[in-house]
Amino acid sequence: MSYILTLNAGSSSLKYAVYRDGAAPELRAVGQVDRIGSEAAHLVLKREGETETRELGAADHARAVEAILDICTPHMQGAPVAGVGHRIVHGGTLFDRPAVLNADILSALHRLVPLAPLHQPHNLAAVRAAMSAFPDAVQVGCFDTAFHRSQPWVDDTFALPREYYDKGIRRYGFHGLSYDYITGELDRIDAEDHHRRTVVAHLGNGASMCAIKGGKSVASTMGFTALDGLPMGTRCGQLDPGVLLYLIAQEGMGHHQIRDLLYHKCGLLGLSGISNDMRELEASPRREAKEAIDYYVFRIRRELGGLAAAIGGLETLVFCGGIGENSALVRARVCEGMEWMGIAIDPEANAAGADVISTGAVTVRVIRTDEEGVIARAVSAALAA
Ligand SMILES: Nc1ncnc2c1ncn2[C@@H]1O[C@H](COP(=O)(O)OP(=O)(O)O)[C@@H](O)[C@H]1O
Ligand SMILES: CC(=O)OP(=O)(O)O
Ligand SMILES: [Mg+2]
Repeated sequence: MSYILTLNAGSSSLKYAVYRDGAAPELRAVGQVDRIGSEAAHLVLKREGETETRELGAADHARAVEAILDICTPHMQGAPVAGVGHRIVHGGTLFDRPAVLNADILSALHRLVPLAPLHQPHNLAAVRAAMSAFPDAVQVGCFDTAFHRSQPWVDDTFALPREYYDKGIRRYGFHGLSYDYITGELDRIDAEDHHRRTVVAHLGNGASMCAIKGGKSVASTMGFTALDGLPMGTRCGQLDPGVLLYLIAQEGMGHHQIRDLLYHKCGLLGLSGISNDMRELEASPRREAKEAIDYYVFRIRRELGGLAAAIGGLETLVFCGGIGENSALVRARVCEGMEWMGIAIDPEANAAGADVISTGAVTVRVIRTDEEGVIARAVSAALAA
C-alpha cells in the first residue's frame, strides 16, 4: 500500500490532497496552506469529517510542503508516498500530457517562468521541495496548458508579426486540468454523446471558458497569461492593449506597478471596491457590488456567444469552479434571455444546484470539478507504467 500526494501551488497558497494508490486512487485527505510569504501562513487539513489547523508563521513553499508532510504522516500508518503530482500552470508547447519530472524537464519548465511569472516559480518551488522531501517518489507534472495544445492555429496566435509566435507569444489557455476532468465526466454521464459541442465555464477565483468539440479544446478565453478573457476575483480579463500604453506613457507606471494592478487590484475587487469574493458581492446592498456582478455576467455571456460560434453551435453548457458550482444567481443571469441560443433553465433546479438545470435544447449542467483527481490519476498511471 502506498500514497499519492497532489500539490497545486499558487502564488500565496498551496492546495494538497492525499490519495491511497490503487486501480482508482482513493481520496483520504485534502487541505491547503494559505498566506505563504506572509508572517502568518496557515495550514488546514480535512479528513474523515474532521478539520485540523496549524499556524506556520513565516513560511515559504518548502516549509509548507514540510508542514503538510508533518500533519499527514501520522495518518499514513507508515506507508510511503510513492508519487507526487504537481499542477504546473505552464507547459508551453512542450507538453500535451503529464510528464514524469527530471532535471532536464525542470530546466525546460524553468525557461517558461517569464511566460507565467506569478504561477510557474511557485509550481517549480513545490516540485523541488517535494523532491527533497520524497527522494524516492515519482514526481509527475500535470500542465494547465496541455489540454489546449489541440487548439487550431487561429486560436493559438495573436495578430503580431510571426516572429513573436515563434518566440512563444501564443494563446496557451489554462485551467486545462479542470477541462480535462469535465470532458471525462461528460463522456461518463452522457453516453448518448449530446456534448459534441460543449462550452465549459470554469468560474473560480481565476476564471476562464473553453469551447470543446469532440472532446478537444478549440478555443479558450485565457491566452498568453492567466490575465486574459473573463474578469476574475482580482484580475482584469480582456483589456485593450492601448490601456497599457496609456498607463506607461501618461501615468508613468512601470512593470511592477502594472503587474500588481492587473493581477491583484482589478476584476470583481477593482470594480466593486468591496471584495474579490462573489459571496460578499451577492450579499452586499451596494450599487458597486451589483455593477461588478453585472460586468462579470455580461462578459461571460459575450464569450459564450463567441465560443459557441467557434464550434458551430452548442449542445452542452457546463458551469464549474467555486462560482459556477455554487452561485445560482450567476448561473441564472448568464442564462437569462438566451432562449435564442437554445438555453433555458428551470429556476428550482438551478437554485438547488442540480446536475442538470436546463429545460431547453442545450443541456446545462453543474459539475463539481476535480483538478486534484486528474493529477492523482496521472500519478497512478505513471506508477503503474
Ligand atoms: N455559495 C457561493 N455563492 C457564490 N459564490 C461562491 C459560493 N461559494 C464559493 N463561491 C465563490 O467561488 C470563488 C472561489 O472559487 P474557487 O474555485 O474555490 O477558487 P480557486 O480558483 O482559488 O480554486 C469565490 O469568488 C467565492 O466567493
Ligand atoms: C491559471 C489560473 O488562473 O489558475 P487559478 O485559477 O488557480 O488562479
Ligand atoms: Mg482554481
